[in-house]
Amino acid sequence: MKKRILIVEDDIAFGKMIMAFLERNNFEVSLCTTGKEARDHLNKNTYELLITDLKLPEDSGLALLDYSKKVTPSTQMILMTGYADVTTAVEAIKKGALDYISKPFRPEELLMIIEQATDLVIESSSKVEIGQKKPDNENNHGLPNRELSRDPGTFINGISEVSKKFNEYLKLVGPTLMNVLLQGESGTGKEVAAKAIHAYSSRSKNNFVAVDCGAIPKEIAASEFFGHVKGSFTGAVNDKTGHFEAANKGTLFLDEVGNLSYENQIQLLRALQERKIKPVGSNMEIDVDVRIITATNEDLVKAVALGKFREDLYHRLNEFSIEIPSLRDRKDDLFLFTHHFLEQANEALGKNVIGLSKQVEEAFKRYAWPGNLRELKNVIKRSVLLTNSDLIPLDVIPREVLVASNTETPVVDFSKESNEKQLIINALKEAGNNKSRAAKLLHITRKTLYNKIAQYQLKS
Ligand SMILES: Nc1ncnc2c1ncn2[C@@H]1O[C@H](COP(=O)(O)OP(=O)(O)OP(=O)(O)O)[C@@H](O)[C@H]1O
Repeated sequence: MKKRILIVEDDIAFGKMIMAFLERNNFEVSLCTTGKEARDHLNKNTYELLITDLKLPEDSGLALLDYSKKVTPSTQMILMTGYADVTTAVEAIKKGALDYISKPFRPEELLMIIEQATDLVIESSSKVEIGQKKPDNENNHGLPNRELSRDPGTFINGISEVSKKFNEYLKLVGPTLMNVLLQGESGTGKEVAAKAIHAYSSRSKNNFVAVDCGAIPKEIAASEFFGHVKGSFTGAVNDKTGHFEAANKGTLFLDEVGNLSYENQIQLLRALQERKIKPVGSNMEIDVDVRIITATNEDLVKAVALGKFREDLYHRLNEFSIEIPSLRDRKDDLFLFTHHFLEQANEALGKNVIGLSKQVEEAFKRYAWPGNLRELKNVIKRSVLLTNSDLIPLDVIPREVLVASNTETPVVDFSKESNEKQLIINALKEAGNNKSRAAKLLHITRKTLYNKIAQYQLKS
């Protein structure tokens, strides 16, 4: 049965956007705009999860959390807040919220929190150790390390040949004004690549605005892109700045651009051609100077051929295209990313897991990682949470990783030593034998690198 979620959000457009996204991710979602309406819903229905904004008209999200806890204690709660102050968040956690999320956020971030929260719910009923993390939480004001669990934005270059080429493209195209189309499977790092391009450009001091086109219902897309004036349609209770204006002089990243309706494609094309936008309900045109980076995991050429995607828009967006390698195609980077995500997970969860057990390493090497870096990151985070020893054991690894690993035979010999040795050789080569740079590339200290050089008897 689908899990039921109640969203309480007075910004209707935003609420609908999250609603549409969560529905596409197989949840049954109800949306309320006031605390009163939400209380009625909580009285009459059963929800697995309540997601409420902190600021509600003549009401507060915290009061609603209190109410929900009383009338429906089994409903989990997440607070959305534009005011990411620790006090409010602590207050929310004290009231029993699983977590909080600071606005603005992308629907995927919310989904990740929901998935993590759901994991916690399942695990805490069957495994006691998860509840024993209190001392670490205390250091963080009782918060489940939300700020740390946010992606700190570290970009791992990778040392495989495909990664080198990919990174070279990012650096080359970054400083130009070209619109870039990023193509790659889900979870390969398209958004991270878009951010890197922005960082390499002269626009880096201005905004990078990311928009998930797949999450925007077509009726409100114009208002999302170009903004609206108060009263221009039911629910437009305030003036709203659109993404184009927010990204002025910066970069606008349009994820899943292939999902835009034909009508929205026309509106987008017009804005790109004229470099002007008109908020919904306004007569005033606003000049905008925006660099567009788009991403898709579908074949846009095919979509053009099928008449689903406008050819003129495709050419405008695709002044330069970059294919992001799948994790399968950059297996030399697997343990570099593993190490990076392990450190992130340790930090976010207040743990100190050192690495993978030998069996897990083998399983990781054999698995095809269809969900790419996102899947790797999630698997590691979940495993770190469940690990109570130095090394991640096989029994905390999700079944699908193990099942698939058992059926496939390894193509390359990636025994730990030979793999590690090769990684070090590659990194030293990449760094022109500069040990500090190589250590940085490998995410290890210089001392560890010197030890490894001695261990593998490499020429220093
Ligand atoms: N080069 C990198 N260095 C560090 N982390 C990375 C890198 N590339 C991707 N990641 C991490 O992998 C995860 C997936 O990346 P991202 O969200 O950019 O993928 P995506 O291709 O945009 O996904 P989707 O297709 O689902 O939109 C993120 O958590 C991101 O932080």
